[in-house]
Amino acid sequence: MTPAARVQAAIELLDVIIPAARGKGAPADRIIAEYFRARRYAGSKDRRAVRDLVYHAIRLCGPVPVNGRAAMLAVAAQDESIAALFDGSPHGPAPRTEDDPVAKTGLAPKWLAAALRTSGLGGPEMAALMGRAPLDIRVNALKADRATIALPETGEPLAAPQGLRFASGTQVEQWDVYTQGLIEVQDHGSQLIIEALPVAAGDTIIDLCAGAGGKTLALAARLGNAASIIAADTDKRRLGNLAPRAERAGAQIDHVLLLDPTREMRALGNWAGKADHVLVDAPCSGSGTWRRSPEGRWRLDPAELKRLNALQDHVLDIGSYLVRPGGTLVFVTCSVLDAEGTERIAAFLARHPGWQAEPLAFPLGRARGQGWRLDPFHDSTDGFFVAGLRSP
Ligand SMILES: C[S@@+](CC[C@H](N)C(=O)[O-])C[C@H]1O[C@@H](n2cnc3c(N)ncnc32)[C@H](O)[C@@H]1O
Repeated sequence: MTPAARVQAAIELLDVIIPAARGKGAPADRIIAEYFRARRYAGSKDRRAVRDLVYHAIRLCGPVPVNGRAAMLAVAAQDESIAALFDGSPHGPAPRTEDDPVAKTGLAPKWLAAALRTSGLGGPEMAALMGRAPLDIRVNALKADRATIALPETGEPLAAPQGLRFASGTQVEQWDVYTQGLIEVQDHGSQLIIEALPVAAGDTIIDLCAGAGGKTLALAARLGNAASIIAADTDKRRLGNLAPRAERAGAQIDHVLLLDPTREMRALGNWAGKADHVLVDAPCSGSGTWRRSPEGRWRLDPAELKRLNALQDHVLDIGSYLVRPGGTLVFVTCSVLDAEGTERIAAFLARHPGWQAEPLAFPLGRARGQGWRLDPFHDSTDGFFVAGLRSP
């Protein structure tokens, strides 16, 4: 592909990514993968170059651009070498005209930037949300140990006991140790959250929003398969990935429960008031993971945030029905917005008299309201809010 054809490909991709984000459709990563699956002629250098252009444009444009061309023209406005490629050459973008719209640059749509500010994020913290995330792995303590595992590259040891950091884009999925279940890809923040849970061998622990089991597997590894772990979720596709992953990792998950949304207790009834701990890794905006999916900020609007808040309150309430007297409920979101953090905990405590906030111990991060926050700027992790709650 010529450099101009790469710019045109980025425009075409952005033309799919922008409406998908607006309509809460497929993530950019999946759209890019599908685009190249249908264009086998594109070599790996072309793919990387187009992908970089697309992500550069997404990171640059805070408000949702009208189309891909407007987004790439915003890139061109800052980079003469890209501007020169709008030359009308075969397979390249048409030359720029006077009335061509150019997308606005910035961190996020105005309302969202304001919400980030009132959540205590200053300029550098906000900018770090748009940085490039490194590649963190967790050595699976059920099969290996960080001190002795042989890896194709040397990683930087992290504060989490089995965490190692590699450069962004390291293809660990191609390593034998990955296919053999000796390592998992997991952000350092997620690893620290599992380390901070007040759990012990012999406990009954429900991972209420287990998804594909990222935290469930870390929990089983931390406790050496010596706890009774129940993984539940409403998403059949995500939950379907959990069993094969657990098998590969040698993790023992006692029950995997597909929940009916709004009728969750039908499947969970046996555990009402019995769990020692419930982890609620709630659905959220993902504002703490924009380093990986920067188009996430185009997906969000005030109505969507309200919908997520209601769902977060709902899953917290379900979690509270499951915890035994004196047990703990831990609320997690991968968000730095107070609306998905400290405000949810304040609302929970108001709805559930007798429950108390329970401090959790972290080597990184800082207190935020009745909980704890990790963020890319201070902690080099994804952004997370975590809070412990103790049942009366
Ligand atoms: C942040 S993701 C979980 C990520 C997962 N714990 C991990 O570490 O990979 C939130 C999950 O909540 C699930 N969810 C949404 N509504 C739910 C509900 N009512 N009950 C249980 N899970 C729900 C979603 O399907 C999604 O998988």
